[in-house]
Amino acid sequence: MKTFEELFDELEVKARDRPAGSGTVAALDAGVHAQGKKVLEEAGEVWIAAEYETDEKLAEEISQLLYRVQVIMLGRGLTLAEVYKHL
Ligand SMILES: N=c1c2ncn([C@@H]3O[C@H](COP(=O)(O)OP(=O)(O)OP(=O)(O)O)[C@@H](O)[C@H]3O)c2ncn1[C@@H]1O[C@H](COP(=O)(O)O)[C@@H](O)[C@H]1O
Repeated sequence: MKTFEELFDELEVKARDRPAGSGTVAALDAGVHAQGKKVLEEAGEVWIAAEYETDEKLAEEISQLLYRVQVIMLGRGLTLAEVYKHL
């Protein structure tokens, strides 16, 4: 298990070091349009899971949405602090 902050730290390292086979590197290289589509796709899956699926499935979909939001942040170079100041 990892926290939101731990995942972000891990993805920052992936973005910097660009290891072969990283889905995150591929997602970053795909650009903001593709990244945005993934956010919308996962948000829709969260909505459907909340209406019709189990708590476990909903939690899984939310984790994927959090990941996709982090990819958008990394692509723009946003830090967690820049987001947290709005919370
Ligand atoms: N948390 C995630 C995570 N959540 C979702 N995903 C990606 O999103 C996919 C699921 O989304 P979809 O439902 O769109 O599935 P899909 O359409 O079949 O997948 P794709 O064709 O888009 O890859 C997964 O197969 C992963 O590719 C994630 N990929 C990576 N992580 C974490 O990110 C870290 C770095 O991963 P890599 O960059 O791949 O090393 C690791 O710790 C992973 O746990």
